[in-house]
Amino acid sequence: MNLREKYQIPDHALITVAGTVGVGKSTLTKALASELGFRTSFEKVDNNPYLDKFYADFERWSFHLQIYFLAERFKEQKLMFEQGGNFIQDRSIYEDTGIFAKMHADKGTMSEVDYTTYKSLFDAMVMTPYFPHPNLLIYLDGSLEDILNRIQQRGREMEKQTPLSYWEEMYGRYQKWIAEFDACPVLKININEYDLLQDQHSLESVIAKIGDKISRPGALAK
Ligand SMILES: Nc1ncnc2c1ncn2[C@@H]1O[C@H](COP(=O)(O)OP(=O)(O)O)[C@@H](O)[C@H]1O
Ligand SMILES: Nc1ncnc2c1ncn2[C@H]1C[C@H](O)[C@@H](COP(=O)(O)O)O1
Repeated sequence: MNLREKYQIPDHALITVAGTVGVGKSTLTKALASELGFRTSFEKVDNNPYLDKFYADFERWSFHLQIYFLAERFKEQKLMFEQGGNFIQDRSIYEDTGIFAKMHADKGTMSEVDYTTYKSLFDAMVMTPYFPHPNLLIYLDGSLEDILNRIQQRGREMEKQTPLSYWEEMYGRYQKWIAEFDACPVLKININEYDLLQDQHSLESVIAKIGDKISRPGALAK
């Protein structure tokens, strides 16, 4: 019996992995998809036409980048549902507005009018009764120190050169955001609870928790 069957994870489920930059979303997404036989949906980082420019000049490019991410994530969301689920998604669409756009608007690196335009587009597309929410959002948490080390270790130049205050601000916002998030069921996992590099078996404990959460009444009804 494979782990998907053992922990009764429905093959039509849509699971999204959320958490701050560098916490380990992509790594967990790949590992879970491979173990469960799910497909993956990754965010566009390598061929993103705005990301480098954005890190070099937030004020100039934040609106462009948000519109780009919104369009890409919405297309992915549509595809995942058209294909009947069976996906693990690297980062939820909710973080775009709940964390990134809001943070840049509050900090003045996105103008008020741009934020209002972006938010009304987001709400019209996403916050409607017709938009299907994921069956589960896995929230990855860890200490800021561990996460900063991971950002350094991964080595994306644009992120390495970004001031510490940016990551501190984002980290604090994530804590508040997840405490209030209620669009779909949430499973919180601390990155110290598993170790994909040294101990492949530790993934089973994560899958057991997913099974427990997703098989609760109501979890698949959204
Ligand atoms: N479970 C883990 N144990 C140790 N290092 C990890 C783990 N998960 C991710 N990493 C490392 O942390 C860095 C960031 O991981 P990544 O999955 O790219 O994060 P995210 O997608 O959240 O930005 C990478 O260098 C990755 O190899
Ligand atoms: N909506 C976003 N606004 C600004 N920056 C974003 C947004 N979504 C992702 N990003 C950035 C953050 C990272 O530099 C890369 C990839 O994110 P990661 O958490 O490493 O998967 O894109």
